[in-house]
Amino acid sequence: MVIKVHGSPISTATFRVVAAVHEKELEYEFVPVDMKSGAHKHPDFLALNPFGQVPALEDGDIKLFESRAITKYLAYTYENKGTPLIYKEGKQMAELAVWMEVEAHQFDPVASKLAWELVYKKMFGMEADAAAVQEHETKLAKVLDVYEAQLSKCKYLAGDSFTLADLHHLPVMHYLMGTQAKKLFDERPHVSAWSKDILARPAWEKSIALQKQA
Ligand SMILES: N[C@@H](CCC(=O)N[C@@H](CS)C(=O)NCC(=O)O)C(=O)O
Repeated sequence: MVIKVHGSPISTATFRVVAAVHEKELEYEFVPVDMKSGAHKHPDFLALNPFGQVPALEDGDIKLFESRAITKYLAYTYENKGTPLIYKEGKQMAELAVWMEVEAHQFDPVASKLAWELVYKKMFGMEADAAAVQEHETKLAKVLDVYEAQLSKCKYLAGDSFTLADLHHLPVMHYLMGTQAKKLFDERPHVSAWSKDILARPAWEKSIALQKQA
């Protein structure tokens, strides 16, 4: 049975999963969830994610929600397909775990607030709040200073291979690259090279193509 990814084309969490499916070169069906009509709060969808948020994944009998849990499931279950995305050796795995936590708890909260101000508000015909933009740009700059130091030691966040720690950044970073916040990435040479490298991955380009056509 083909994997089903339930989600929305404008959802960054959905596209974290889509990026992983493409990196693993898996066949899948994208099942659009119409968030405008509240389909994510409908009992049918709540059976997949009781919190009423996209994405959700079905793989045979397996039903999962939480984008980062889904990407880990895909990486472990389909370890022999596509890009490995994880390490097995203890020390490397620990480093990967650290940088996945950094993305989820340091980068994403700040970057997602900026994406809300600079991308989503425009999409919904709302004005960005200049003070909130400045506050979150300052916070993101501090996070990216740490990334700059890390990326001066290795090509990717958790070592010399592209892993889930890098992949998890793609959807929000993609949105921010179309905004004034791009400068925060461009100003830091190692962060700039890293962001260009991972955004140019063929699996991510395929994900974006899906986003445009959905
Ligand atoms: N931690 C969750 C976050 C999911 C999430 O916030 N999804 C958003 C779209 S990106 C959503 O469904 N929002 C609608 C809502 O919260 O009602 C994950 O990574 O899957």
